[in-house]
Amino acid sequence: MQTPVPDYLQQILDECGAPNTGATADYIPELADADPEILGICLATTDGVRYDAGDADVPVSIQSISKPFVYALAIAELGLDAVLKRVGVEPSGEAFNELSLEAKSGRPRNPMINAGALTTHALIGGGTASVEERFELVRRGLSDFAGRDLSVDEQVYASELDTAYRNRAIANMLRNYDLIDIEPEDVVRGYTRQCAISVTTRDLAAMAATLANGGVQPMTGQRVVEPAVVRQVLSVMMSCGMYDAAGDWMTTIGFPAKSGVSGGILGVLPGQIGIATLSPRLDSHGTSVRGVRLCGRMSKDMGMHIMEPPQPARSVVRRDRVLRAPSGHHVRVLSLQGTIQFSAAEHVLRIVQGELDGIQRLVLDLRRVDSLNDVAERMLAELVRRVQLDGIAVTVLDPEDRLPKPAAGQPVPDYSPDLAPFADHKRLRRRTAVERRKR
Ligand SMILES: NC(=O)CC[C@H](N)C(=O)O
Repeated sequence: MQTPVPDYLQQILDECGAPNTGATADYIPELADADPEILGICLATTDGVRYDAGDADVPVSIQSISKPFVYALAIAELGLDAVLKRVGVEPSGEAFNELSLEAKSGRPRNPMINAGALTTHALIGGGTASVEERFELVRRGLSDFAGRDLSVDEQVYASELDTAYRNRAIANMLRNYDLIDIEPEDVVRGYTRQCAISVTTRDLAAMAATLANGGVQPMTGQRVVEPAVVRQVLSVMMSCGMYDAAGDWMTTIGFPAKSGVSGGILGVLPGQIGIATLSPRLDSHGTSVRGVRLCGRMSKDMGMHIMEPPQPARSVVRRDRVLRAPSGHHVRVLSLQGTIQFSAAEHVLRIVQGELDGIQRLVLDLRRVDSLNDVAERMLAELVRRVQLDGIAVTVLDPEDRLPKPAAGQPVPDYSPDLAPFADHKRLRRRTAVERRKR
């Protein structure tokens, strides 16, 4: 058996390839001359597998797709608060290269437009790095996301720098308002070099997968940034990544994404996959025409809109039974399973609440639980606390120590690695409400 994923990718390339409308970026001579027929796609899983079709190995300059990653590096280096002082997080509703600042705060509106991206670039290296050192930090950071050493397309760099009048204007504006502390020309040079870093569609998918994977590069296993940084970056990509087409993108395609004028689109399905497409002809927003078509198609075929979350796969309650101990005590054993977040934890609290009459001990079995998020941890710990305050003993089966230990002065439950202490208990015929409902 061969997985059908590559066949599917080839099929959508065939079906979404025509018509090849739009135009290559004309304000950067080297991009204007790009081969307009290039068409590539790649999906990368969070466990390090990549599927591709078409021209997924053709290198292009990364352009604006570098922006979310340099934003991530800046937050990792300086902390979010320091970055927020210089760059906002509001969608601009404007073109990527607009000469504008937020009226109230005077900051660039977000890190995805050029004004914000030039500012973000200037933050790297803490204001003391040279142009070369700053660029090297950026290059190494992007390489970590990609899982391989990336280099610069010197021709694209020279070509864009030659004509970077608009970015020079933006950088001068930023310097005038003290949003950057270094020479505007140095920032333009570093940022333009950043945009000229050469990547393939496969690289972009790997970079996207690192974001999908909470900041750990799936192929190298390296933690590149913390989950909180990824959350910030994906949120800004979601609201601002598509510039003045962000609302249209969000409603129709529905996963955080970033486009670049060399024709790439990078998308992230948090927790699942990284997505990348490449086709150089652009629409009026500077976004790849066929890339939008491909992303729309994938979103529809594979249910990738993040506002359409999957139903929880199975009930959080794996088993719920009442046993009678040789002493005559009644023990309720509640075995949980799966991924527990707020709604599943709420369900557990609710079913316990109604069903503790005549019970002397609650056994909370967490051995088959895959993961508990923060809120679920706190809610289940609170359940354990309250049940004990009601005079019912609690045993927790939590060999991986996921449940927070009680605070000082609070009742402490018993801990057991397994159900052995309850082995001699006889199952009572009495069923709990949950089991009655399940039948
Ligand atoms: N949208 C883009 O990809 C723009 C990046 C390009 N280097 C610029 O600054 O104009």
